[in-house]
Amino acid sequence: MGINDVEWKKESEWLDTVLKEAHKQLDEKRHLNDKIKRENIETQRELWQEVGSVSIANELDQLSDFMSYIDILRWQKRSHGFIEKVKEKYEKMILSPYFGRIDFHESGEAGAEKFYIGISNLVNDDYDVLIYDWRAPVSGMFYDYEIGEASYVCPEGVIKGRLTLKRQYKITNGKIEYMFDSNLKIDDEILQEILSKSTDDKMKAIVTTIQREQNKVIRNEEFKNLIVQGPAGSGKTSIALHRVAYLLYKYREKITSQNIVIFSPNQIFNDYISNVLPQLGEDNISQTTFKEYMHKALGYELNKEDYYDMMEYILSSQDSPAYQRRMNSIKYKSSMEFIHVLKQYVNHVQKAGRSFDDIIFGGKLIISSKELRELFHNDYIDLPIKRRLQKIKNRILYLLEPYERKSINEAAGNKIYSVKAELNEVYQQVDRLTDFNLIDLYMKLFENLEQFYHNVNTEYTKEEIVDIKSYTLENFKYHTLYYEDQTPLLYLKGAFGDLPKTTDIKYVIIDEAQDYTPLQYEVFHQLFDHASITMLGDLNQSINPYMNVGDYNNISHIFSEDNTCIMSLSKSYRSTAEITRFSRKLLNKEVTAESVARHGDEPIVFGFNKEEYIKERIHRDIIKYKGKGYKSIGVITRTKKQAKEVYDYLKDRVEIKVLIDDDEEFLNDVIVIPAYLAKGLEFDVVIIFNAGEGNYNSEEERLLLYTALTRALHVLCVYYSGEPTMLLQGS
Ligand SMILES: Nc1ncnc2c1ncn2[C@@H]1O[C@H](COP(=O)(O)OP(=O)(O)OP(=O)(O)O)[C@@H](O)[C@H]1O
Repeated sequence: MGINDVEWKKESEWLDTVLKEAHKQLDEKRHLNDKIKRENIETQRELWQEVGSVSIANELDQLSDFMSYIDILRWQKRSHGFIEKVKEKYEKMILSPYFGRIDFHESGEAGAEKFYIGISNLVNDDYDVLIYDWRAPVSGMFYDYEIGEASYVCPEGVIKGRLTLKRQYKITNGKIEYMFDSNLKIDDEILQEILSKSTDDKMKAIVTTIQREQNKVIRNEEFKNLIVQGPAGSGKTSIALHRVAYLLYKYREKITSQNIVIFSPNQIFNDYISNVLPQLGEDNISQTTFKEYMHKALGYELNKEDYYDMMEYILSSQDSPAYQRRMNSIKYKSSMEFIHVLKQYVNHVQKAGRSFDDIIFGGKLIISSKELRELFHNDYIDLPIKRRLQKIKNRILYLLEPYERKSINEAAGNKIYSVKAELNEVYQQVDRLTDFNLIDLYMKLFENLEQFYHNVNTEYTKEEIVDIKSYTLENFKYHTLYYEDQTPLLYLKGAFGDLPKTTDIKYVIIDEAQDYTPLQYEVFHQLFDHASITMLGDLNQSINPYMNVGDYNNISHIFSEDNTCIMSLSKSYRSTAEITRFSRKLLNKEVTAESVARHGDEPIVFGFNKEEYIKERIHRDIIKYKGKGYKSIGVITRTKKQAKEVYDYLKDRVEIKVLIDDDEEFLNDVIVIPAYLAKGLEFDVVIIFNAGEGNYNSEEERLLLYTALTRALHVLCVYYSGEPTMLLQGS
């Protein structure tokens, strides 16, 4: 709807008012910071004068003076940092103070009130709110309603009324570029304009165009846990980050970025999303990967296989003689059945008897075996075994201490050596008695695997179980710790009470939730039982055929119905309608999701006689698409090995990088990357390297290929040599 001159004038005047206020507050902050800086220099000068005159005689007095200076300096540094951040907020505000406005006529009131919505609040000295933060309760209506009846929930209750106007602005460098009224949902025009651009950076904030279904997830707080299923490109990662920003705003008195953790697939992805929270004026939160967490928790001394090395093995070692045995072992260790077995085993170990000896030192009984048994089997029985043993150890050392002191004090000359030797023996005995060896415990489970099958329905034959058992035991002797054994070990460690507490974490976000096994969710539960967990994923994008959640029913015993809400998203934003349609066919099933009506060319599917010819074509394509102005081009291969090959061919011909390690920085450029590392990322142009039958030849890789195709925003080229993979037959 057009906006007349009178309205334009009013809007320009309002913008002036807002900018004046923002400038004024920015100046105040600048002055304040200058003042703190001056004070800081003064404090440092005084400090060095004091320190310069330190003398031995009055050292202690001066030390305390010195410490108080240090406290002041620390305080000044903190204030300076804090004000710097507020300053940045105003600097951004001056460029683009708001992006939306709603006029809301509250029931029972005389007229409508205007609410301008931006990245952060602006309040003047009279407490008039000139701009409302997008996360404020009233701002929710901007995303949730069209013109007409509307309501919002605030601490006072539900406020009802009517929206009489909804206006959107594009303000850059403090000037209104355009504005328009939208009677319907946040207008597709703006959305289309945003989506049709070439990606020029890492992931961006979407605060101006959050859609209603996305807003529901961002603000959902009815349930402790939230599971969000949404198709490729439906904004799950974006939502996850905006939800974090929302929680940080809503609970700003209670939580900080330190209380939230996000689990993401790898460091490349962490880097890719690292701009969003700062764009929203928030500190980045701690981002970790399951692998990283597990690595720390299991200890660096164990030689552990990397997740992506396992992926590479699964995809490229079909010809290895042990391949099938390993696949069976991976499947088994990721199964629900194995969780039941592990639980029975934990129960067994917790209850199992343990023998204790009398502890004697210097001929005195420190504690009897009977008392130790009593502590272990009765007094501490409710504690997990590791904690019980720790407590017993502490108890023995506590009882031993007075005798130890006395004997050392009384011993003279050579006798001291014999006392120390005896003490040493006692310490060793205590260590033996309270020993807890995780690897041994895991080995014992496999040695006696059949024993833990009471009431467990098995999908495996006796022979298969025997084989998995011997395979596992053999590998433990000769190899590094395979990835599939790491989560079970971590689970046991947690169940036996040997993982550190994480009670300061109040919110956990798990992105790409489809790629965690039910056992990994058991570990999340052990670790973050007290926290609120948001899981976002797409079951159609499981990159690993054997290690995934399978179905959210598999974790319903952990995240029960009464405290977990499952929400679905229906719309995709990333790809053009043509690319979305093409990639959905690969799924071989009905997907009801819509996509934003943004159009582009049909995907190109083209066959070559030889793989070499694909590489030549990719070379020409890179030049062509760069020439057309596309910034990011992702050549996606099936394996790391292929990524290296393609890179080796192209590296001297065009500007190109290869991403094959999961701890690299994200590059928004021309890159070659294996599909399993590309999940979660996006590129203007995606070129699939060899979707030939000889490459993608198993049904199990359908979802991996789907994940690769759905990374494309504007252009998708699928090249193959020989015959195309049967996976593409529907496309
Ligand atoms: N409401 C929105 N307004 C503008 N852009 C959006 C919106 N929602 C999503 N997008 C854009 O769509 C793209 C896909 O978003 P995102 O990566 O968050 O989706 P996803 O569901 O996590 O994808 P995938 O599961 O395929 O990895 C991004 O470029 C994002 O900026």
